[in-house]
Amino acid sequence: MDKNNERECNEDLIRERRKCNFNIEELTNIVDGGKARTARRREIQRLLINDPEFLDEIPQDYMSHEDRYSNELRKSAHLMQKLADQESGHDIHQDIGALTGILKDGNPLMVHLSMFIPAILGQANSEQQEKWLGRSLRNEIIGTYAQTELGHGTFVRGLETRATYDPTVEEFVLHTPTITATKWWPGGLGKTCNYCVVMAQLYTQGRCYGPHPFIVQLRDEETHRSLPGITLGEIGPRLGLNSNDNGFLKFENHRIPRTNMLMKHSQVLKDGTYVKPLHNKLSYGTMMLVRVGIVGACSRSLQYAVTIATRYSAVRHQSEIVPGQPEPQILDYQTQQYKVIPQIASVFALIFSARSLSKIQSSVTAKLKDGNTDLLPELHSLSSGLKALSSSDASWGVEVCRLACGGHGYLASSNLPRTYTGTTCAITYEGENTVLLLQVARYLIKSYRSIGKETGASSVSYLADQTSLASSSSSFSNKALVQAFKLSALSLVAEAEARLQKLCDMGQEFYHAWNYCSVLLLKCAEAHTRYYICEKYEQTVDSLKASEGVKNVLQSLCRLYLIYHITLTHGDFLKCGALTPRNIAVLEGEMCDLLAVLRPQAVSIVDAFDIPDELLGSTLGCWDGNVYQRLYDEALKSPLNKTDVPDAYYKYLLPLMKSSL
Ligand SMILES: CC(C)(COP(=O)(O)OP(=O)(O)OC[C@H]1O[C@@H](n2cnc3c(N)ncnc32)[C@H](O)[C@@H]1OP(=O)(O)O)[C@@H](O)C(=O)NCCC(=O)NCCSC(=O)/C=C/CCCCCCCCCCCCC(=O)O
Ligand SMILES: Cc1cc2nc3c(=O)[nH]c(=O)nc-3n(C[C@H](O)[C@H](O)[C@H](O)COP(=O)(O)OP(=O)(O)OC[C@H]3O[C@@H](n4cnc5c(N)ncnc54)[C@H](O)[C@@H]3O)c2cc1C
Repeated sequence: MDKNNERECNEDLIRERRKCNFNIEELTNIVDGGKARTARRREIQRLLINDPEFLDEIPQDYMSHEDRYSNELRKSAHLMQKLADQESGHDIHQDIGALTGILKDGNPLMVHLSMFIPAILGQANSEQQEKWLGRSLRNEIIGTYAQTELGHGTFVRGLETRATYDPTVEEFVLHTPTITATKWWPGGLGKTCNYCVVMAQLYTQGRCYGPHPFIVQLRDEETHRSLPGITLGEIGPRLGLNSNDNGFLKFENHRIPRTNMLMKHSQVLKDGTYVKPLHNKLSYGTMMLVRVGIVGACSRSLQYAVTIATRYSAVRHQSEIVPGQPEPQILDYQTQQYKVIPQIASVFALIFSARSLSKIQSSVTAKLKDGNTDLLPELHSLSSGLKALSSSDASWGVEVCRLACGGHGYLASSNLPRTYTGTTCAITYEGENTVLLLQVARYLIKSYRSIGKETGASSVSYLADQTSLASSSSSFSNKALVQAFKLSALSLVAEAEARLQKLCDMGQEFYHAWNYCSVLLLKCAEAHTRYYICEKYEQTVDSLKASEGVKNVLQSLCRLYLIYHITLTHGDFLKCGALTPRNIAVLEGEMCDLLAVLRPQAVSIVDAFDIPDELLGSTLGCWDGNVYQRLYDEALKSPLNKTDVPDAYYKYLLPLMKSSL
């Protein structure tokens, strides 16, 4: 699509784009993280969208379960080959976001890239990396991360798969003792992978040392047949991600060499002696790493959904605002703006938080190399909180965008249903959100109780700021609003801690008191993480060196985000005295003003996300706004339209209709 050729474009969209009062390319660079990154992303995307190998013969929704898997595997393999062949040598792990949309409904190599390789990098020692890293990067072996079992996903300590060390032959014996110990869910495990990292309970010298990672060959490298002692299969259709061949795995006393235990952090020596790690949760590192990645991935899903909903809202006309006048664009309804524009604001909130989190991750990783684990709990808490809020915000945001498109949003060809199912799974995988938020709460209560002790953890340093409990600001700058979030979080933590203490003082065991307060604790964790997101948003926009136009747009989006979230949880702000009922009413009014200010820029802002039509894959969201023709053309692809009268008519309907004769 030639974006300079207005003649092919829907007139509403042309008018919307003419209202733009900022430099779109500059905003695109901010979204990508710099000019160079924009150029790189575009280069990769150009490479992909011009390649006919990525086209589907028929829309995926008409394919069988098997064909869908096979089609996405074909494209995934081609993608890997293509990226490997490029002379510029793209680092797929750096540029994974650029690939969003090229593969549909998941891809069978996703966990190989996002967990198996990272597990080798983070958990294997240098000899082990020598043996497996190069081979996995070159895709000579394909792996997955097999942790979850039928009986346990959340509670990692409860895993039942055993790895028992036999010093006589220097081997581990992997065994699945019960049905509930069957590995269940790992992506690509069903039919694609020939290796995996298995999390199993380590037994040596008669003691259990908890879950540890082991690398295990599952299938013969020549025939791809599963090895003796190993039972493998696929778990069947799911809500979404149906191309991932999520699988099951059972071991029957399957032996692997001692050196297949990933030994970067803890070791089992030849005689069976266990050498413990610097920190006992280092074996959970792969999950933490992926949680960081999920925040960026969620911002991307939301970009896709909100691009579709915003463009469609500009093209779609319905009903009337002024009686007797032409039907307005649905984007002119304030209620429609309230659905769509806060989701645009949310995209930037997630992008800036993801960047801040990934910086913290890099510094923690650097410290870990020097044996310093001090900031691991801080990273665990932040990555858990941000993974939880980004996945729930993005899932809700995508769903709101779908609802904003009325009936057409329900059609597969809008690409909103698949965007939703591909996003909502992140609420569950890589740590179910409630459980992760309770981990954040645990960290908050612990930090609150150790006020005065220097921990170096900056995300919770505000808990010591008792003065702010008394002094609510009366000004309404963005900074002041962020202070209100801080006050609300601090006050919830103080309330939860006091409630816990009271129950304990009344004689309850701490763990019962914890469970009894867990709804409030969840709120603490959400409020704390929301405060973190708001603070990063405000700081990033405030310190941004950008043109006036771009800065104004981002300031308004940031302010909208802050006010929107205050209004959603206003009870917490009132309860702690951070804001008065009058303040809330004024802010609600201002939110409507902001919607009106941002309304004329909405299409241009989503244009700045710069998602090519080929990747957006939506009849409703295409650049030219030619929505109705596309909807009609897509409908014609339904196999039911191959004939005027379907066979099923003769088989079932005709006999029914004639039965009463
Ligand atoms: C943490 C648990 C819930 C509990 O663990 P447990 O061992 O029982 O803990 P406790 O004994 O209770 O102790 C708690 C203490 O331990 C500390 N702790 C816990 N975890 C850590 C950690 N990781 N680091 C440091 N410290 C930790 C905690 O703070 C407590 O400390 P203290 O005692 O208070 O001092 C645990 O059971 C758990 O983690 N459960 C969740 C299980 C889970 O997450 N499973 C995941 C399985 S794998 C999976 O789901 C895979 C899915 C497919 C993913 C595909 C990903 C695709 C997206 C990729 C993104 C790509 C990037 C694109 C980027 C772009 O687009 O831009
Ligand atoms: C699409 C998809 C892909 C996946 N890919 C992989 C993969 O590649 N590899 C892999 O190993 N796994 C994978 N998983 C599994 C995933 O990690 C687990 O499903 C997830 O960790 C949740 O665990 P669970 O299923 O045991 O849920 P459960 O823990 O049984 O959750 C059920 C309910 O119990 C609640 N609950 C549980 N514990 C607590 C608690 N302590 N406090 C309060 N509430 C609690 C939860 O909040 C939830 O409401 C995948 C899952 C999905 C959906």
